Amino acid sequence: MRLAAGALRAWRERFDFGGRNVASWFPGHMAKGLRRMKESLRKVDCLIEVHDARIPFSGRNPAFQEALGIRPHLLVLNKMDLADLTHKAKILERLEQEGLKNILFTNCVKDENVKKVIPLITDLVSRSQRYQRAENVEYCIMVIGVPNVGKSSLINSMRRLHLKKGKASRVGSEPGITKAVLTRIQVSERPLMYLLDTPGVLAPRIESVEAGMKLALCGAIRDHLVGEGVMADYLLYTLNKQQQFSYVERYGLGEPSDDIESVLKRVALKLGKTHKVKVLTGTGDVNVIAPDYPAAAYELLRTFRKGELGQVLLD
Ligand SMILES: Nc1nc2c(ncn2[C@@H]2O[C@H](COP(=O)(O)OP(=O)(O)OP(=O)(O)O)[C@@H](O)[C@H]2O)c(=O)[nH]1
Repeated sequence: MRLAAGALRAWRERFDFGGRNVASWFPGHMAKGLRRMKESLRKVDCLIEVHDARIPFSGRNPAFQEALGIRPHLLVLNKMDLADLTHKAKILERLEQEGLKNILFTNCVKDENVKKVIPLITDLVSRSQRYQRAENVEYCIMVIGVPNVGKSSLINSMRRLHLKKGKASRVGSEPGITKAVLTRIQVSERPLMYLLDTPGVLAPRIESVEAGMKLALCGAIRDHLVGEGVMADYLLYTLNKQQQFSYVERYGLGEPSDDIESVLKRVALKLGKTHKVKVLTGTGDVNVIAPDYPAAAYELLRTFRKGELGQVLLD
């Protein structure tokens, strides 16, 4: 199987891992957000770190461990509906080796497993405190994570389940929706619990090119910073590697392919994503119908993110 060498090279060219280009994906609001989060730690009983279940090992921000690691910590691996969890036991084993013991898989759109969050939190907090908490004392929990993993969705899901209330936190398919820092939102009456929503914060240095590509596929980095074509190429490489061939039938390809151009051409023609271009011939200009490659790449990414190309584990 072809390695996505083109995609990886293009990714490298777009991002400078030496640091010159960092500002484009570590914007000012992230640095400010992390600072504010550190300042508010005193008031916080526990941290919920939300991450994408499709990338349980990569892309987590090491700054969270360094800066915020002094509080009890629950790792919520969200979007479990999109992840291939066939080898869940192995995932948990490896995370435990990395020192992560409190882990919960959730789907915040369908409220799956979200009811387990409060008992886990209260247990963690009571185990971490030497003195007995008075019953009426409120809990203040900080929700952290890289962009677009579902931090706001978790808060909204808890409010639905425990308060029968609607959205308090804005949700969006684009990263960077939550920019207002540390909004305090009630999620439960008994026990009285507030969650602090925080802006998604990426690590200023992403550990590897592939980790960056995985974050981008999961929507943690804005598409235009990486380029839809490059991401589509990496997605195709991943789907083929995992023998996840549902794209073949969906787009009428006949057989799996590792040639992104021909796949995107097929997608574009199948979905009518074409445009007229003028071609200069010996007898003058001729209008021809050409595939709209960027539109086809966007379509492939959108379909993948909705889970319509099957469940995957990118790590
Ligand atoms: N399939 C699926 N989609 C989810 C789940 N949780 C959240 N989403 C979607 O993921 C996208 C991002 O959700 P948000 O809750 O806005 O994520 P966030 O982490 O608060 O994002 P930032 O504000 O950018 O940091 C939205 O389109 C949600 O509908 C889930 O469990 N499954």
